Amino acid sequence: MAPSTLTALAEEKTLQASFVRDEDERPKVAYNHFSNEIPVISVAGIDDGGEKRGEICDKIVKACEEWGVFQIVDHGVDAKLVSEMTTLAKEFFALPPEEKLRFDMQQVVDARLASKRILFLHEDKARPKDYKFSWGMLENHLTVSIHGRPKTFILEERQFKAGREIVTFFSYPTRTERLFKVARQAGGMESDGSRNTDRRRWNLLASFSGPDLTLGLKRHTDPGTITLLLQDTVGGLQATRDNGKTWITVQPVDGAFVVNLGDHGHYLSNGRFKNADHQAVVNSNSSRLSIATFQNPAPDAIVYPLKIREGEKSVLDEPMTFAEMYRRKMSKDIEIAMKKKLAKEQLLKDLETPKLSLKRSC
Ligand SMILES: O=C(O)CCC(=O)C(=O)O
Ligand SMILES: [Fe+2]
Repeated sequence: MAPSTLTALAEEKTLQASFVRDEDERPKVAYNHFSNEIPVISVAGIDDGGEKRGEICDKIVKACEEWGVFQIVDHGVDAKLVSEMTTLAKEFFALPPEEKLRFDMQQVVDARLASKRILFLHEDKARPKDYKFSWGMLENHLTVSIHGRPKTFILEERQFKAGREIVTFFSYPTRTERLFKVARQAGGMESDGSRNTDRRRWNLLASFSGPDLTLGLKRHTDPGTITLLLQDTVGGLQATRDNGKTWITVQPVDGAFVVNLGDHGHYLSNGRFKNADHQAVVNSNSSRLSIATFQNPAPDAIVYPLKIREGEKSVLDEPMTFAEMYRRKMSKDIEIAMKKKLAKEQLLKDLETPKLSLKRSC
């Protein structure tokens, strides 16, 4: 029988089949086999101008070109605020299950209209599902998914207020925007003036501990311009730059934010900046908390390279809106998943079909 509480879900000893990944998708490197390949950049003095700024810019551009991932320290974000936010996130995840699981998906449709104080567990439609509990916020809507089960609930006043505060703090646009601006300017790219800060999505993610047959968050690139990510000390964020052949685990650094370039950032730079190809893995010892904020352009912002260097071709055939870019990304993902599923089914069929032995008649 399906467990009825979050605690029970988290304590399940055997992994349900719907979370088991194909062998080629399973982690190749351990969650705690850390690499120091991802640069940790101190941004102290980035606004001072002069030589110091130049040095920081060069490091950021190099990191964007090589990995599309880097970490920043000395960013000036109050450590107390960050720690309060983490505490609040943990408090939230520790809420009694009954409180969380009060509403079903249908009810939230109406409730959303009546109140903004809503969390909903959205169903992970993809198979296999990610082994995680996530709490996200898009504008005023918060989304949660626990092991891919669709559930909804409404926040208490206090939780909502606190949640709102940290969301406002964390997704404060200038933090991410400024970083991308630095990379853009240092890379000699003029701004296209497109509204770049319209939508901010905020994602709070707790991966349960689990075997490495599953993933906390499957391999992907973020669609937006830039993502700021706070991870705890457990480890589990992994990146690849050779299309999944080899992976590295990003070393958790106290007080650092991980910065990921997204697809929009990749296109704006005409592919010069990599869109970070990443995933989050789980482990059998402890669960892990990460908090991400995504800087996305407005849906109607036009996506096209800001600068095409001599001898280069545009990575995009035509300008398109961010909404269209996102739609194409999603359909491509679905197409890949479908192809994979069909190939798997075909393989199973082939294995089941008895081999005809060719008898030679002489
Ligand atoms: O949990 C992590 O470290 C990664 C989160 C992430 O990639 C995302 O939310 O898009
Ligand atoms: Fe991501």
